Amino acid sequence: MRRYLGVQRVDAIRIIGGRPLEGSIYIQGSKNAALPMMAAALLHEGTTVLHNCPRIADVFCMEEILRELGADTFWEEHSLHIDCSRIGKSHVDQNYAKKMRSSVILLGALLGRKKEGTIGYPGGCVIGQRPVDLHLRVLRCLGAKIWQTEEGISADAKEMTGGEFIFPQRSVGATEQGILAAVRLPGVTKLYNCAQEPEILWLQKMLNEMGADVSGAQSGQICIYGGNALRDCEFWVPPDRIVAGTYLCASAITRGRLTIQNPPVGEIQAFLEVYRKMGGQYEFNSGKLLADSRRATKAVSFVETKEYPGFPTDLQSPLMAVLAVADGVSHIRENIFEDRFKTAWELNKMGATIQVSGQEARIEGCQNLRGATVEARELRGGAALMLAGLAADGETILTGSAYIDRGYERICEDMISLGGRIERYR
Ligand SMILES: CC(=O)N[C@H]1[C@@H](OP(=O)(O)OP(=O)(O)OC[C@H]2O[C@@H](n3ccc(=O)[nH]c3=O)[C@H](O)[C@@H]2O)O[C@H](CO)[C@@H](O)[C@@H]1O
Ligand SMILES: C=C(OP(=O)(O)O)C(=O)O
Repeated sequence: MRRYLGVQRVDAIRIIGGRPLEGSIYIQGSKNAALPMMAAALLHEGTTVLHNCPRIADVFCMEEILRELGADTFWEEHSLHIDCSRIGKSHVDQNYAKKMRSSVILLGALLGRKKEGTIGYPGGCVIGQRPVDLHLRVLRCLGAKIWQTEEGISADAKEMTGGEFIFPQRSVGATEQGILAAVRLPGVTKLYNCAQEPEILWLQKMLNEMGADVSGAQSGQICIYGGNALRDCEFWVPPDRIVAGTYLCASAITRGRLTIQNPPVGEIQAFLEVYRKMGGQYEFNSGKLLADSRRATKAVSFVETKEYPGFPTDLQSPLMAVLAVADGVSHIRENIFEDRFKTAWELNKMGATIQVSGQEARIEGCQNLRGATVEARELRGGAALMLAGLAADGETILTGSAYIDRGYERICEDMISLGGRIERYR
């Protein structure tokens, strides 16, 4: 085993490529839906149960933070029980906060629950600058007093009453921040130009199940009548639309056939449009998605990432891997994050021809990728490299697999069940 690890790190994956992936698969619960739901649990002095919760590193990290704050948690299979009856602390240490981006939305929940909060600066995948200015602006607009230090952000909610805020730019996290902060305030809050990603709607649904009064998530204009009594609730985390897209890319890059048993219907339309342009064929039948990628060989002249319902930035790297073996030249424009093309350099080590210029990548499709030693430097880029390895001739050693574990619960096992040849080294 060690002989494959000429590279120093042990979180590596060995992939032998070249087989079409064929078969049927269930999609795990959504990371980006589960994390704000876990933050929402903090608002309630009681128990929240999240069924179908993904058992991934980011969820475990959020669970650990909640436990640090005083929550009791336990798992029954994929059901995560969170009892926030006894939240003692209102301080999230920098060492926890820096492990992931979503930690920052706990500030709004802490303000709702404890009327104060201190939190280290969030970390997570380095795909751009990712400032928190919009998070702080919406909280200030609702009346929070905020201080920033080198270690983090402190906020006081004593004068918070709710209010109106127009986001100058759409942000998923800052929209969640505003909602979470407003739910327990005595007044009415109106948020305009909100993100319209499905995860916002799922958060709204869950909060309303808990007794809150939140509306408008689908319109981008969200209204929260704050101060309702909250109650225990059980909620199902929806299937992960990004994992579904990643698995469809796996079938496309290997020209396989995939059935998704529980597709996030309606949430992957933008991806499916591009998939069809590549020559992929699909149909929905009895709630399942049947995708045939045997002819998904065409280049796509131009794809750009956009806020929902546009093409999601989180699928940009997996798509790039697929287009690296398409017939012809494709272009991708990344509009959401300034530094999300790192994977291109690693794909080029595998024989791809990708040129990056600013926010655009030009991808000249090649006949075959070849196995190589490559490094994942962030979550979706890591998944894209795994897909490239599954299509490549020969052996790929992918290091940095811990990034992939942030968001994919069983990607290796799933790929193996579809016929992929993958081994993990720990
Ligand atoms: C846990 C989670 O749900 N993560 C998702 C969330 O991240 P996240 O919530 O961090 O993404 P945002 O929607 O906030 O970011 C969009 C853009 O706004 C910028 N920005 C954001 C906040 C802020 O205060 N100031 C600011 O300038 C960001 O740098 C980025 O350029 O949405 C992204 C965009 O769909 C996805 O890629 C992430 O997977
Ligand atoms: C960028 C992502 O996540 P996060 O916002 O948690 O870093 C992602 O899921 O692709």
